[in-house]
Amino acid sequence: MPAAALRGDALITRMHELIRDVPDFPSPGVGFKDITPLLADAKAFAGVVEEIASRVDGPVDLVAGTEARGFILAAPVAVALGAGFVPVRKHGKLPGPTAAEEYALEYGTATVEVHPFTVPRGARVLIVDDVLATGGTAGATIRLFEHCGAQVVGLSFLVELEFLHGRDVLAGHRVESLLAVS
Ligand SMILES: O=P(O)(O)OC[C@H]1O[C@H](OP(=O)(O)OP(=O)(O)O)[C@H](O)[C@@H]1O
Ligand SMILES: Nc1ncnc2[nH]cnc12
Repeated sequence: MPAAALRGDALITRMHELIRDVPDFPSPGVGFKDITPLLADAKAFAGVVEEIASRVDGPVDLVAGTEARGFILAAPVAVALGAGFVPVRKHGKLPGPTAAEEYALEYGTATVEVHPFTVPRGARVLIVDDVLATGGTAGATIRLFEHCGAQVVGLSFLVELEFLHGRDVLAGHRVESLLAVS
């Protein structure tokens, strides 16, 4: 029997309680948002999946989750929406052929990859991840799907770190975040 999902203010209050702030992880000066306690709470986990799915505007064919934490949220959202799931993986994890997109990190670059044969031209794609920080990962994920001929119809995050202005990188796209941290 599934747990009753938390909704509305009760969900947001519980998210504040359950998302852990970890100072100086993984490097000095970073305030890391740890969602593992939220995932372990059946009612809160069900609530965030339901809330992300409820904010979608129009039909979605595929929900994309970015390795690794994006997988955890995107897969149940895909099931809730009756859509397929596409894993967006870091370089070298998917057997070819792959489509790839590079993005900037604080130092150096990283690459995200997808199996293009799982993304039909014109597919309507929702991108889901736990945290929107600089927007580098999400921006590269948008480009990846656009190069496959798909249409990114929205992006949803649990937490948006507003002070890093990631939303600016995603200008022109519909961006939803359940919690904003300023
Ligand atoms: O907006 P950005 O500055 O790009 O940061 C956000 C990304 O960083 C985290 O993933 P990370 O690369 O740490 O990988 P993980 O999920 O495997 O921990 C997070 O899950 C997002 O994907
Ligand atoms: N502060 C942060 N907490 C969790 N994940 C992140 N990804 C990028 N910045 C992050």
